[in-house]
Amino acid sequence: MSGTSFGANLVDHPCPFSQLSSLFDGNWLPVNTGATDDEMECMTMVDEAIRKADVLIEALDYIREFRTRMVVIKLGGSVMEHVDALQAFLEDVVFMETVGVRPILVHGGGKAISEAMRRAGIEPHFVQGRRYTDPKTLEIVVDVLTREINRDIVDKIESLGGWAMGLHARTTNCLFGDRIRVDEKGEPIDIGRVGRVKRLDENRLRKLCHAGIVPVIPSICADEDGGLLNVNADTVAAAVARLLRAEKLVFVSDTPGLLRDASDEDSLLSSVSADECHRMIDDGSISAGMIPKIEACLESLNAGVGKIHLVDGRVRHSLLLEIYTESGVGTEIHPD
Ligand SMILES: Nc1ncnc2c1ncn2[C@@H]1O[C@H](COP(=O)(O)OP(=O)(O)O)[C@@H](O)[C@H]1O
Ligand SMILES: CC(=O)N[C@@H](CCC(=O)OP(=O)(O)O)C(=O)O
Repeated sequence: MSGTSFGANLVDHPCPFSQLSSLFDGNWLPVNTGATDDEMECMTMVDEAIRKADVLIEALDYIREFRTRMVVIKLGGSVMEHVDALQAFLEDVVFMETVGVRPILVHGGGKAISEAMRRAGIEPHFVQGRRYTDPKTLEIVVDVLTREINRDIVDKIESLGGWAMGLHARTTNCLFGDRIRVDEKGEPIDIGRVGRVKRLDENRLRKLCHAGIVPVIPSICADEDGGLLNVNADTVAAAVARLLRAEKLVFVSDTPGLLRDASDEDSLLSSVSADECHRMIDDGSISAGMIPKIEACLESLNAGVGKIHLVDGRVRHSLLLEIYTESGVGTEIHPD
């Protein structure tokens, strides 16, 4: 905040601190008038309060734009170990809901699943970013995602004053799909009970959102026989955004966004086209868990989801910054 707006605001709106306006010259820049330390401290407090008001005003257009709109947010398991950042992220979700957005939270938990598998003596194995899922692995996936992570997120949202409901096989399942195989060098490979989402309980999700309840959905779906399938959480978020015709899809992960070089955090691409994403997958600069994430982004763009963003969940309030400020953070993926 510059001295200019501080001085101007004080004159426009005289307040208990208004005598401090005498500290400003005609250009509203501080001049040396011999103000005491107390007066200077007071001035800093007012300056800070006005800065906060300015931030709220900056958000006004965005609050109007997104009121009653559905925004699907995918929370990656990689963020969950950053306890303070996770808390700040959930505060952002509660804030969004309070100002009229209809957030839907889809979460993964890849790291926690891998740890639980190792504790059970199973070494995790991934094919093109998807976990090979035999029946024992599926049991662990369901247990970790529903009993641990989903419950924890719902509890945290409620402790922050929001309302949330976990939707999954142990409560009310709302995602349905079928099994997939991955394609490696033209060969379809069976990776076990891994699926994709084809259908959802739209009515239930819309009703919950309308009632001010944040749906919290883990990356599991039911197949037509009622069996469960492990689904990559990025592809779940993309399917939910597509099927609900959401306004925005935001991926919250442990990277500043899409990096030109995955090992260099300074190589952030703030805006990238679908074409460029294809090239980066082909030349190997998008790898591992970023492959399903970017594929999910491309699929969502094709399906007409308005805006797609990747933001850094390790940075406190990155979600709010992305949605409610002009500058934004992270990477925006746009059509060609
Ligand atoms: N070009 C890239 N830019 C950013 N991250 C990348 C890139 N290529 C690979 N990655 C990896 O993808 C990871 C994010 O995917 P993932 O681990 O599945 O996260 P999440 O659990 O949040 O979904 C990053 O931590 C990074 O190691
Ligand atoms: C099929 C498949 O790979 N499923 C994922 C589901 C969890 C997930 O995607 O978690 P993140 O978002 O934290 O990566 C898995 O088992 O790890």
